[in-house]
Amino acid sequence: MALVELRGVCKSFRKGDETITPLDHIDLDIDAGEFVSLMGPSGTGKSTLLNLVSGIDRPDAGTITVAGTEVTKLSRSKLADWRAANLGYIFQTHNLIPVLTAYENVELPTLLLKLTSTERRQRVELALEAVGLSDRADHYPRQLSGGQEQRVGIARAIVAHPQVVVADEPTGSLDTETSEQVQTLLQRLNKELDITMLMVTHDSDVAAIASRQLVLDRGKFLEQSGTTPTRKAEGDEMIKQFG
Ligand SMILES: Nc1ncnc2c1ncn2[C@@H]1O[C@H](COP(=O)(O)OP(=O)(O)OP(=O)(O)O)[C@@H](O)[C@H]1O
Repeated sequence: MALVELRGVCKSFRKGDETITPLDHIDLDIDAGEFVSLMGPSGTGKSTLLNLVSGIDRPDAGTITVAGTEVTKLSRSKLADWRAANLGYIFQTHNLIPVLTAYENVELPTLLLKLTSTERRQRVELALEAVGLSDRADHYPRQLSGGQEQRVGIARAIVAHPQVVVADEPTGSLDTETSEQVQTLLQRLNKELDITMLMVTHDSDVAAIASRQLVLDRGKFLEQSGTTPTRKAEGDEMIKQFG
């Protein structure tokens, strides 16, 4: 069984008198360890798909199974616990809480996990280390660069050691150089920490870092062929002993 499995997934939205159906009987399999990128025209349902896989939203029909759990069957409260333990979400604009430090932002999702305070501190320190920001733990978001803020957002997404991370335009608001650093980091999380990735992007160069490239167009997935360039790693000391 695939790590992420979608079967017959449908999702519609009502806009006034109109019904929009971005996802109409979608099937998708993502195996453990894959890095899948998802491109496609605006409004085809890419973000909707990420929200369904992460259990933020529910499909109108169909089933979604992630790491053996049928998330479409979970109650709202169980879903919140499941998400905190199993799934990381990276946003385009990191969504950090401005009055919390980098450490406290990364710590937030762990508050939903049953951990001792020592385990919690170790998780947060390890996640910050994995993104190369141990020395910025006490900084507030306004004291960080855009790329550093995004790396804190990535640390927050991996702090629970999820098997799956979904990313919605993770490089969309970054300059070229910072974008490349974040791409390197995502590739390393996938290869070195074995995190399965599903990433939405509008940038074909960013999509090319994935091991499988999909395009969602008019409710259908098309496979794109392409090579997977490995971006040169900047700090080899970054991802160590995580997991
Ligand atoms: N909560 C909602 N209520 C109403 N309509 C919605 C909602 N969420 C998404 N939609 C609509 O569903 C369609 C798919 O939206 P979605 O954001 O998933 O597309 P997308 O492929 O991610 O687009 P983009 O590339 O522009 O980010 C759009 O027409 C959007 O307006």
